[in-house]
Amino acid sequence: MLRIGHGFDVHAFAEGRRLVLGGVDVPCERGLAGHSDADVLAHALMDALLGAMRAGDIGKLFPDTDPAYEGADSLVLMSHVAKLARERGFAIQDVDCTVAAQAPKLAPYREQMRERMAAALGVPVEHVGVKATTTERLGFVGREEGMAAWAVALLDDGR
Ligand SMILES: Nc1ccn([C@@H]2O[C@H](COP(=O)(O)O)[C@@H](O)[C@H]2O)c(=O)n1
Ligand SMILES: C[C@@]1(CO)OP(=O)(O)OP(=O)(O)OC[C@H]1O
Repeated sequence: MLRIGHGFDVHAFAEGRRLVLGGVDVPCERGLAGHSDADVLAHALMDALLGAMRAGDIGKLFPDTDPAYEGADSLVLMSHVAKLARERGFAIQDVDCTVAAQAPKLAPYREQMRERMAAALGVPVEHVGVKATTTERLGFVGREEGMAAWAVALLDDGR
């Protein structure tokens, strides 16, 4: 039976931080604030996977109060989520994500993000979609205060 999951995440910009999106270091004068590497795209996708598995969310699995996750590489966390899915009998069929960012331009890094996340999930790159949009200068994304990401995941529970 097919299962669907949806994920959403937001992180604020912060000075002196790396900008990591979909496991890719994107050149930018500032990055996103967070306990982990603040990879907003990877976080939304993990929540979509966990949603389809009915397994809670990343905050439950990887609490932001746990020093173990300070500066954590979100793609390492994503491989844990993919392993958990396989252990529970789920096959990841297809995922798709959207990042809302007024800047920087993300299109040049999109293919690398797809490849990195596909590798972390253990699925062919054809099954991972990544898109970017501005919000036409509207809202917190448009004012360049932060970024948001959404993701959907389709899993087969093997039944
Ligand atoms: N941070 C971003 C945002 C958008 N893009 C690309 O530009 C296209 C146009 O964006 P609109 O918000 O004006 O629709 C969009 O389709 C993306 O391909 C980007 O690379 N980086
Ligand atoms: C993965 C975690 C680990 O601290 O990352 P954070 O950088 O805290 O990001 P957030 O999306 O606020 O919450 C998820 C956390 O579980």
